[in-house]
Amino acid sequence: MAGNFLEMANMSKTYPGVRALHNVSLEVRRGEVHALVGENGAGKSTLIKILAGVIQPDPGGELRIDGKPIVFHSASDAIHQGISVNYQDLSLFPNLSVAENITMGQSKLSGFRVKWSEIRKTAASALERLGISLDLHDPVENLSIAKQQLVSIARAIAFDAKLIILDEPTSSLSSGEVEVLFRIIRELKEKGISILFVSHKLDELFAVSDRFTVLRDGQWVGCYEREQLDQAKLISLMVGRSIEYEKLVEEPFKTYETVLEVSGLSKKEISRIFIFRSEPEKS
Ligand SMILES: Nc1ncnc2c1ncn2[C@@H]1O[C@H](COP(=O)(O)OP(=O)(O)OP(=O)(O)O)[C@@H](O)[C@H]1O
Repeated sequence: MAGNFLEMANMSKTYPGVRALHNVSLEVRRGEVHALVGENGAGKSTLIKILAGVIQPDPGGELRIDGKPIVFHSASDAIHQGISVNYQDLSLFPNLSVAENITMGQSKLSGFRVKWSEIRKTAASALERLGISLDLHDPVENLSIAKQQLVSIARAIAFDAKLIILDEPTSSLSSGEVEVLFRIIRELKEKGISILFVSHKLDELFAVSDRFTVLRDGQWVGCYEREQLDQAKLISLMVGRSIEYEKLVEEPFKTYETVLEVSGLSKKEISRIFIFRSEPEKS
């Protein structure tokens, strides 16, 4: 199980007038949860699209799967190499059933006659591997976003994915649903499946990730074990300068009068908001 599933080196992508990626590297081990982080515009989506086979990189970069050099010409090339991307919108067919969504695109299950019993068997087996139970006949539009997320992951499993890329997977989930997703991520990891986890939520990244690759302005900043980082260090790597969190929060608090303070808003990551007068009060 040890070793890299995926290796990317010197990968670049230029759009007219924009260098979205420049000589970027990425290594994902088998059975690893790997966080891909960077500020908006750092190049994360571009890198994901290259891995998904939906855009072609500039010449000169190298991609290896299981040690073998490979070039993706299309999305199906990536899927056949075991790479599955779960985009934020989940790309499901809302009016089709759970079973149909999980098996969509598996040509062996359709043809002159749709093989319904095979479709249900394949879908049930994918859900069983994830340890979740859903009604195979339910149209996915009847499911919560969290359950739709699981259908999308089950589809990756049905395609025998070796690397599942989760793009902001928790953006519409409650904290309880995030915990279910994390349990599944850990179970996938136990089975040797790799996860590339893209999120802006640093606490969640620290909760599940083994390593972090940091991008900044389309450039590779580094790859770090979780133990090498804390949130402040990660932020400074992402933005390229050190952010003195205590100074940002505490100094104005000492100097200026608070005119509004909000506590305990329902979004988990917002714990306190302060609004200060623009000038200190004269005593
Ligand atoms: N199709 C495109 N045409 C031109 N420029 C693009 C295109 N796609 C992305 N870019 C540019 O490439 C750079 C990297 O964008 P990308 O979307 O990969 O960043 P990101 O890290 O995913 O950001 P975000 O977190 O906001 O999604 C940005 O400057 C972006 O404007």
